[in-house]
Amino acid sequence: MPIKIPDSLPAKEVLSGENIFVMDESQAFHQDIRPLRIAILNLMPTKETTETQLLRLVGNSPLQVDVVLLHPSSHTSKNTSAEHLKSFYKTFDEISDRRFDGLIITGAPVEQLEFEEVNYWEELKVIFEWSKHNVTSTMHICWAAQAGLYHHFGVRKVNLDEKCFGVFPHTVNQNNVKLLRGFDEVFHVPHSRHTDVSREDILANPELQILAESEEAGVYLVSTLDGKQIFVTGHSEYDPFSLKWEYDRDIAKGMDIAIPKHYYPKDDPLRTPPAVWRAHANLLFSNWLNYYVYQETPYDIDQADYLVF
Ligand SMILES: CC(=O)SCCNC(=O)CCNC(=O)[C@H](O)C(C)(C)COP(=O)(O)OP(=O)(O)OC[C@H]1O[C@@H](n2cnc3c(N)ncnc32)[C@H](O)[C@@H]1OP(=O)(O)O
Ligand SMILES: N[C@@H](CCO)C(=O)O
Repeated sequence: MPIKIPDSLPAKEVLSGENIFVMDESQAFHQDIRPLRIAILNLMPTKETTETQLLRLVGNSPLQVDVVLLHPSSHTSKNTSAEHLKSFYKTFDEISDRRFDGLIITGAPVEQLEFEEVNYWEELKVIFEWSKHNVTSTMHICWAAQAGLYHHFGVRKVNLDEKCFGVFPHTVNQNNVKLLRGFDEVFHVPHSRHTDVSREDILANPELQILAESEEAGVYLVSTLDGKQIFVTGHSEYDPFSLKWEYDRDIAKGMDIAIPKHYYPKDDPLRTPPAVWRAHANLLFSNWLNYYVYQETPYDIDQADYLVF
């Protein structure tokens, strides 16, 4: 949340220069508060785990958040019960006439398929287009980041020779970006994917900026210049043991899979991996909710006509 200080206090200039959010009295006077409306389009097979992970982060905010969970109607879920979906989820058709302050689109284990082979691709394209006019800011995670960058900007998905699997150090590329406020100069994020986004295609697009990346894991955070679309290639929301669970699963299947990098102490899968990305995950989500959603969204979102690009 911003600090409110007198318009002429000298600290205002210093803190603004340090990327601390300072709101002057005149702006604060006009600020209204209401609960935020956030939709989560959950594409993961393990929906209950992902719900919990994302809600933990979205809930770490002084703002009230009304959450609507969505699943694609064009896909029949094998790993989540129909009863769970019926009880807690809606489909896009049921909410398409509403507006949202924020939308989160999760990852999905489909990155080795062509986008067009994903059975909910046509539905997702409609949701991507709808989000441009009905959502203040959309956060795309992992495969959704690859899919969103491809759909909106033609950025290519690239096959990796070896799965990008582990917890990698990242650095920030730019100062004075609201999404990065309070970030350490080096922070850690889990990645678990067989494909990457083309850095070259992102750099060639003047509408996109790379905010953070990793020498080993590549591009991590990308945003449009106006912050309406955020693309996150890693899994900051993962639990401490998510990578262990995926590794053990693949070993049990007899797959040729390398130990997740920089995860287990001394690379020993029998030792307990420490979670070193929680602080980053909480900051990423609270910065997004505060600066890209709450501070930007119109108070009367249903009447506003300026969500349109
Ligand atoms: C790149 C990223 O975004 S990483 C995020 C993805 N990470 C994860 O999903 C981690 C957890 N998932 C898993 O461990 C595994 O997917 C499991 C254990 C749940 C299931 O694995 P398997 O039995 O090998 O595969 P299964 O045949 O059940 O299909 C797995 C999922 O792939 C997806 N999928 C596969 N083919 C398609 C397709 N053509 N179109 C759309 N989705 C597909 C579905 O989501 C499916 O699960 P769902 O029907 O419950 O939604
Ligand atoms: N995170 C995924 C990558 C494959 O989509 C997994 O290992 O299940």
